[in-house]
Amino acid sequence: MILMKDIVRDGDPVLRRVADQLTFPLSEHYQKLADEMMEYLINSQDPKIAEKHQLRAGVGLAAPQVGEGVQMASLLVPNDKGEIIFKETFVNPKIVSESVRQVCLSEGEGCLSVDKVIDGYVPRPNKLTIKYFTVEGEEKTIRLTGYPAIVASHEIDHLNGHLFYDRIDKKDPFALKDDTLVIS
Ligand SMILES: OCN(O)CCCc1ccccc1
Ligand code: NI
Repeated sequence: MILMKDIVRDGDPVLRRVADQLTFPLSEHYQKLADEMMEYLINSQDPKIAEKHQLRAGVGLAAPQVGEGVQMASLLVPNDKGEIIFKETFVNPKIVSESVRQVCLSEGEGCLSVDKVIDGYVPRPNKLTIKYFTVEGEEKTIRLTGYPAIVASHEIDHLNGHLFYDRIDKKDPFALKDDTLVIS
């Protein structure tokens, strides 16, 4: 199982590279990686398992965060009642369109690969159309809005060498375009 010791931290060059595309059928290695990344998210959202193994809760995990520079990211997004509203592993995801209107979390963002708290709004597209492959090699196109779109954008950023704080306004971390949605 993936533990915090396996999570690569900011400063490691793998987090700043564009990850390599994967080819299908996925090797055993990458199929196992997909399973383990989703297992981490499930474990990290289970208070007992997270406590036992000292896991930081995560709603997403990208392969570069475990040292694998490939285009794969798992998402496990709950609503505020703890019900899972989005569960998927993206392979070779591409954002094919995004809204001009932006959204951000009122409490900012964090990252399993960034140990320090970095304050500020992280504006992201409120609506995304994403084309990706499933682990089985099926091509899908989905539209996400709001919180699931934020998580997808955060993970796809990881696959392109970006971290959440790259999107925080350096001059005024809480600056926002006036039509930006702020959600919690
Ligand atoms: O890359 C995933 N990870 O670092 C865990 C945190 C994910 C995340 C946190 C806040 C907003 C969107 C996504
Ligand atoms: Ni992250």
